[in-house]
Amino acid sequence: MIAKELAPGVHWVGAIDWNLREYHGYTLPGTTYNAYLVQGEKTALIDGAYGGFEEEVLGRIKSICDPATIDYIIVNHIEMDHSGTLPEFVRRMPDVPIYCTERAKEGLARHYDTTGWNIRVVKTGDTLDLGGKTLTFLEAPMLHWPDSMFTYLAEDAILFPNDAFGQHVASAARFDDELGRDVALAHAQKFFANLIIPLAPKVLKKLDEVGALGIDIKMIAPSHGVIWRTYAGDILKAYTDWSRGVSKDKVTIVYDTMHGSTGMMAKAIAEGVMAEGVDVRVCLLRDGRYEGTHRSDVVTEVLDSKAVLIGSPTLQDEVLPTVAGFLSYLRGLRPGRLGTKKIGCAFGSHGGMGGAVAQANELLKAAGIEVIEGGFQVNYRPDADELARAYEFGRSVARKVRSR
Ligand SMILES: Cc1cc2nc3c(=O)[nH]c(=O)nc-3n(C[C@H](O)[C@H](O)[C@H](O)COP(=O)(O)O)c2cc1C
Repeated sequence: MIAKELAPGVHWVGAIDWNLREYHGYTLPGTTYNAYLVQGEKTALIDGAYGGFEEEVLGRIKSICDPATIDYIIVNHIEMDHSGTLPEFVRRMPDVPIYCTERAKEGLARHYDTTGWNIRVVKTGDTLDLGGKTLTFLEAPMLHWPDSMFTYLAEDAILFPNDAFGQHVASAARFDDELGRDVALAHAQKFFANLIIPLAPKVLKKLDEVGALGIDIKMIAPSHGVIWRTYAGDILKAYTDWSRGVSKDKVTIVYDTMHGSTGMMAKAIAEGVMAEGVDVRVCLLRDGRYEGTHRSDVVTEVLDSKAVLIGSPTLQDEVLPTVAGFLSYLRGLRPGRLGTKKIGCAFGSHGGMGGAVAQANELLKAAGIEVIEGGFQVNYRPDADELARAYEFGRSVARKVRSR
């Protein structure tokens, strides 16, 4: 087990979960649980890993120092993928002071038997002097849980923001430049789309707050994925842009179909969008096992797009369950909170009274999408005229996208 140096006296001592493919409904190519060891005259361990990874984290620590010599543990966030190792660490380092927010203290007690744990509550601005290394705490409630906080190491200008700026990716790369800028940003974008969208206004406020502190940030060391050392400025800008709703001239078409008619419409609409020189992504919602069909990938495309079109045939007076499930997920993410509203509209085929298109439009509105039309629907299979109308519909959406 090896640790990885970020700066003299600062090491990554986390765990790599190569096999994780699904986490709270998010598909991923594995992930890392990043823990960091900061050594001044005293030693602090920042965060931990999921339960089961104790030996891996301790093994990496042992490559630097005896874990028994750790003087402090910092808990930036209590979620079990970071705190799961804590009970074992406390067992091995009894009485070690644990620094966290008040809400974290309460939350830890709801997860573990914290009787006898030496928990010290900190607030924004509190510092911990390690002797040559100074940690400053910054509460970050709801980024992304009530207990969350950031820790800043002044001497090396490293921010440890826990989940913020993280990415779910398992690799040998520990740093952004090793993984590659664009790959790292793409993983961060999926993480943002699936976890951070509803927090966008808070992200902007927190970024302003951090900016107002006038602190230098050379490195951002999140709790998942690679450490931003070369592209720290890029991920800060990306978070600002994504929160503001800055997106591409792009339309994401999300649909499912029983007999192919709604699929024919999706294809014709996509052709219309492309004819206007606007980018388009067509996502067939299925069981999510195939690349690009899982809702966690599809919402990433939505984040990246100015418009989202939802296609569903009517099934028993309702939107298809796959599409309804997607729209429920999208509503929870509240894209309406992004600084710029996305536009959208539903389309689909039906055999009788229909209903799915009107329902999908309502669900889009509930998700905070600005619905631009009453919807586009056909009876059974679209004929040549209807496909031509679908094409024109695509062109009109693309023109709206270009004008925004
Ligand atoms: C089990 C089943 C239930 C259906 N229920 C409705 C319905 O309630 N209302 C309606 O207008 N059409 C209903 N339809 C008809 C479909 O919406 C129609 O066949 C449509 O063209 C299918 O589009 P698709 O090819 O995109 O799947 C139903 C079809 C099936 C197979």
